[in-house]
Amino acid sequence: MNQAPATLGLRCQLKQPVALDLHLQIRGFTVLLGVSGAGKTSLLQAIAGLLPARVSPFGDLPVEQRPIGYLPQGYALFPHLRAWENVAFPLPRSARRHTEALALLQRVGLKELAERFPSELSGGQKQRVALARALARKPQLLLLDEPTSALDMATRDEVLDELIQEVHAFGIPLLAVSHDPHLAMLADHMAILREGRIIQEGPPVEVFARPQHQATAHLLGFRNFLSGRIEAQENAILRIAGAGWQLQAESSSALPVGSPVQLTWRAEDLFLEEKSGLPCPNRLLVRVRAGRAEGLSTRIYLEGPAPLEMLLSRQQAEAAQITPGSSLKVCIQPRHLQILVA
Ligand SMILES: Nc1ncnc2c1ncn2[C@@H]1O[C@H](COP(=O)(O)OP(=O)(O)OP(=O)(O)O)[C@@H](O)[C@H]1O
Repeated sequence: MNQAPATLGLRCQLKQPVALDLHLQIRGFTVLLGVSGAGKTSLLQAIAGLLPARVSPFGDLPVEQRPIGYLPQGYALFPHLRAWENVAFPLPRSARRHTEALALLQRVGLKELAERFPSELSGGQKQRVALARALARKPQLLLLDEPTSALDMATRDEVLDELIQEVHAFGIPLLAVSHDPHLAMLADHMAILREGRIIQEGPPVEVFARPQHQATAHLLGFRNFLSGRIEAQENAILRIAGAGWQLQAESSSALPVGSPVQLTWRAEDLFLEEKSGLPCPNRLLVRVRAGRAEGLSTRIYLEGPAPLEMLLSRQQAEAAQITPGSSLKVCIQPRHLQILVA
């Protein structure tokens, strides 16, 4: 992408069915992550004008005049209408309707399938028909509800890459809501919705590298959490301790000695001391509770200072002969520890 992404500052206050009060910066392809029930669909419906709410911009316009293209979950295409008829639906009745609908389908690369019914289209193709229909309204904002839910794993990345390229080419800011961190990784900008507010937003590389709250870390796949206190800080290394453990973490921010903090790290960043050959400044003694195959990896559930998880390749897990009840020394590098606001 060469040009700067299209941006829009959004404000929404909603009371029912869920209380929301938020400011959100939409930059190009923006993904809002939240757990199930956080109010993601309600937010999109409020912006689109389908739920009564205080919204800016466009909040003073009736629903049909808002320059917003809304793709609900499942896309809500009319099953009895052909692809071009679905796209033509919002267009004014005129002799040019068919031609305009075909031109919109061409913009999303689907002109050849114009005569098909939705049941004859793949998940990704349905999404593009819905996108073409949304573009027919000449939107200044596109809203997408769970764009990955109707896509299979094999074609998901391809469909999303195309969608993101198209959105950039159209120069229209897009807000997608999801609970899928994979989608957020592809975004220009991301935000986290929790208890009706945005608790963190920024470029995905920053948010993934530095989650600030436990809820954000959990949504992004962090599964290990330990609560402790800062014992000392030397340069960029913090020494943090809890009941029976002490760990070193890298941190550029100065935190007072004695402050409570929470540490988090990914299951894939925990490793077995004796197998790695790596220096191990941070050791934890743990007991194996259970193991579970996860694709080509094995997730090991551990009891240590807190319940912990470690993700090993299947070969590593087999070579280590890890069995429930056995004790292990596991390690974590200081740079992989994230410090959360306790
Ligand atoms: N029509 C409704 N009547 C009553 N409660 C509702 C209605 N729609 C949503 N809710 C409630 O409002 C809250 C937010 O729902 P919403 O669908 O916006 O969440 P979500 O974040 O999109 O969830 P999901 O990821 O599961 O789709 C939930 O607690 C839900 O039960």
